[in-house]
Amino acid sequence: MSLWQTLPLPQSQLCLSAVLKCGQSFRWLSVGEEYRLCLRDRVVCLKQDQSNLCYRTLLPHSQPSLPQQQLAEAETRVWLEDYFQLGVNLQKLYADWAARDKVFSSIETRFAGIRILRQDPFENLISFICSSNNNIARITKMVHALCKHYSAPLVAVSDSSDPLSDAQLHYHPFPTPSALAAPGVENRLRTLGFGYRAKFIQQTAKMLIDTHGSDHLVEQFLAGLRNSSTEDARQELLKFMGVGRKVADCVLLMSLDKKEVVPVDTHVYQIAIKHYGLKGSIKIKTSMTPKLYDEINTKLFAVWGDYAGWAHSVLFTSDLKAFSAHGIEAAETSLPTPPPTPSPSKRKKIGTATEASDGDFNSASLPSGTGRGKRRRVS
Ligand SMILES: Nc1nc2[nH]c(O)nc2c(=O)[nH]1
Repeated sequence: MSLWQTLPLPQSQLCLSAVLKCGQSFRWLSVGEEYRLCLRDRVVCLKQDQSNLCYRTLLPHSQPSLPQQQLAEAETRVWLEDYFQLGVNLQKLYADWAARDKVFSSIETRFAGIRILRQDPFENLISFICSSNNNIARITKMVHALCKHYSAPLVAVSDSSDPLSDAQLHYHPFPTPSALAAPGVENRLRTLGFGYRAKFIQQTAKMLIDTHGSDHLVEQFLAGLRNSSTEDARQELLKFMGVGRKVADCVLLMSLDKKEVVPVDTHVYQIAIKHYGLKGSIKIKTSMTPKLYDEINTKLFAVWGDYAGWAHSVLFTSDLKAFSAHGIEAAETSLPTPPPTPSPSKRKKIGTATEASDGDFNSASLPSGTGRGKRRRVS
């Protein structure tokens, strides 16, 4: 039986309800007061109170021994410290940004605890290929569909202690590159409603496998980009199909340690006009050119400094409809929660979802790549 473990951590350092639902990762499930994520060999469960982050680990054995469970909890703790980058003092960053920036200081108390995740780079890359002209609710559905259709469930995850248990604990990890590179993936994803993104996902996975040879080597290659310069890593990402500047920048920031990178999309563009003196109109649709993208980046980097990408995420979250009205607390009750494993008869095509959600991302950003590094202007 897995018992809750406690890690002392104030909500000003980490606010789960914002960080896990603000468009960085799309795979965390809300189950009652918990958030759950399936990794390759376990399900990590989290909850928090004012001063503690609580975690527990569900293992795919019906009865793990006590030493097995204890080892798993110790590993989960190491993973959490890495994933949430807990070595970074967020309160100190907030104080620094507030001192530099009046706009930031006017929202900081309502949007405390928003930090950048350090995600698995392959999952991050594929998720953001799905994000092209899309919104959080639909990206979330797509990412869950990828998991359901292209990775085997961790069956019989034991959770007998849990009154919320729905007995059908079939959690799927994120698919491997080889699973998504297989022939036939594109067509199947199209029937599942992925549209043009179907080809980008299959081609990107295939390119990674063709170049590096195995899932393990792909993982090594992508994680190795953490040691490259920001520009070198960006150029590598831009080679993939479906990856334009905005998608590449999200991956640089959210899984490759490039903390200064500010991905520019409609939200960020409008924030830059409204609050940071960028010339332009939020009413008139403007095409996003590389020059404009760089101009916005330079401006925001000058305001926020080395951790500009982290600061942008606070502003980005405050601009999302689900959060904007009254801050994080109001949003907690209104965010969409995707079902873990919808039955086939109830499954809707992803592309036809009509629920209220934020405007599509990427629509004011650089276009997705249409081949190896090829880029166009978009209007
Ligand atoms: N600029 C940003 N764009 C995003 N899209 C998405 O899904 N998340 C983000 C984000 O944090 N910043």
